[in-house]
Amino acid sequence: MNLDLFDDALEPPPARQDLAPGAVLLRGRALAQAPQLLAAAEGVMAAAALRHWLTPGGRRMAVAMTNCGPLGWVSDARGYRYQSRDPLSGQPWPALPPVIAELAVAVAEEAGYPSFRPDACLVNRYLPGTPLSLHQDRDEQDLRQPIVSISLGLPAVFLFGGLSRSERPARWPLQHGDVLVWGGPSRLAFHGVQALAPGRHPLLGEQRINLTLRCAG
Ligand SMILES: O=C(O)CCC(=O)C(=O)O
Ligand SMILES: [Fe+2]
Repeated sequence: MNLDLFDDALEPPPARQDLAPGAVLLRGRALAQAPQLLAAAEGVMAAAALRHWLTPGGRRMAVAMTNCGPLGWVSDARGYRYQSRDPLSGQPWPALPPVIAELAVAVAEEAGYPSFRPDACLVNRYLPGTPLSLHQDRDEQDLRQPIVSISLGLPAVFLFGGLSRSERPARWPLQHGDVLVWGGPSRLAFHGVQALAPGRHPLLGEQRINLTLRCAG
């Protein structure tokens, strides 16, 4: 009997995993701050309600979204873009909560991006059955800045592919408190999220909230 093999099978996944050059998954990195992150996200959602953007082609996006920070990501018939005001209210987006910004900057540094300056935080809400189809994040001005993505609530399967849509993506299970960072040679990697499986999270209930921080402007 190979005891080494047996032990390996029982070990949890490593805390840090490289997905691709420039792309790192830090498991549980946001776990300790999760209640504060969630409270901050709830404040944002109370000030700028979740909504379903229309794609430029007129289709309602499955993921409900809102933003905080100086810039927010919006989509409508005119296209995808960042803007400083919430089109629903005409008001500036809620401020980026320091607990979110500070974690994102610290994690970016740990992942090899020491000068991350986030000015946009997208809040995504997934309910069971909600997918996010494969896409690139390329509406930002400075593609040298990475993306930091914090998962809260129900688990999800993140799809991380290559620089062409045709490349078959790898599947990475994401749990509450996991943080992903991608940039550098992976900055324009295609990625998405599989339809959320039904379930109930003790803190968030039947949903997954994802906070994605970027330098957009
Ligand atoms: O929810 C996620 O994990 C990914 C979100 C994402 O790719 C995006 O908002 O552009
Ligand atoms: Fe994305």
